[in-house]
Amino acid sequence: MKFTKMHGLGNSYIYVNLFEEVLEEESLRTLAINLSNRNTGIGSDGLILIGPSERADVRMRIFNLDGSEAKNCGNGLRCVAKYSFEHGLVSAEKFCIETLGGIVSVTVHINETRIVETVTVNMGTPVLARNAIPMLGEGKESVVNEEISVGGETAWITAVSMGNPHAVLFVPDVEPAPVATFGKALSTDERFPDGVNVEFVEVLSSTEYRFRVWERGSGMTEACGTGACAAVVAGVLNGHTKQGEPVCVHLPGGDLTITWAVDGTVHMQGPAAYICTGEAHM
Ligand SMILES: N[C@H](CCC[C@H](N)C(=O)O)C(=O)O
Repeated sequence: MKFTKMHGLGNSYIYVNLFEEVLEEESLRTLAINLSNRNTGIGSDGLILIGPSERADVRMRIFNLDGSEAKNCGNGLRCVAKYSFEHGLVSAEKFCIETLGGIVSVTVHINETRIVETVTVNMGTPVLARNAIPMLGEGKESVVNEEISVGGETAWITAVSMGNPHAVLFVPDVEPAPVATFGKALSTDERFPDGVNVEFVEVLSSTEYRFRVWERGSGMTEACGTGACAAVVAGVLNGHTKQGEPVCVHLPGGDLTITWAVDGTVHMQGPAAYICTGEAHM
């Protein structure tokens, strides 16, 4: 099976082009686990499939390294956009990608040799209703700066869905943040029936955040595009940023520019890069 490994700010996936390869549906979960394994496989944060769509120009499916399928992946969308344009799956610089979480529109920014350097994605509108994150529990319809205790530790979270669920915590300093302890525990907490991606955010200014993440299904990653979007939405809801202000989010793997526009849609701009192509013998 031919594959291409790509990354968005160090959040890497194995990409398979379903216009060329045929994969059995029942094998996808195991394939994601095996290919992602850093010792016995290729090594990545998961598997992403690029295929035909009846509702958009191409379709993206994303599986975390534990085999769980997610409804959206921001870094993945930028890499799918770059791959689709450079491999002639699309011809225009602006096109649409279908995900399980909905259809997003992307614009590739090319250089003089028509190589895609960065991609802008209109991620659509965030979902804030508690029961649509989904998050269990009584209380207000949306979860903004809500106290939660996990394993005896207390924190205040803001829950945002970008098609996939996120719990955002604002902290004074991301360096010592308990990403691999509290973040990991919260990501599988029963109050989130589908699990949750957990973001720790330090607000440097209204237009500059620092960010670390524990991803549902993949653990600590170098970057999370949907998480950076959720962080800025949470930042506006908590009064750190004005809606419409672009925010530079510093992730461990690099920077994304995120804007929660006044029309309600969230826009993400950032890089996408190839690592290698190859043949996997499964
Ligand atoms: N772990 C996520 C999927 C990948 C999201 C992330 N890598 C991104 O760039 O948005 C989830 O289970 O919802």
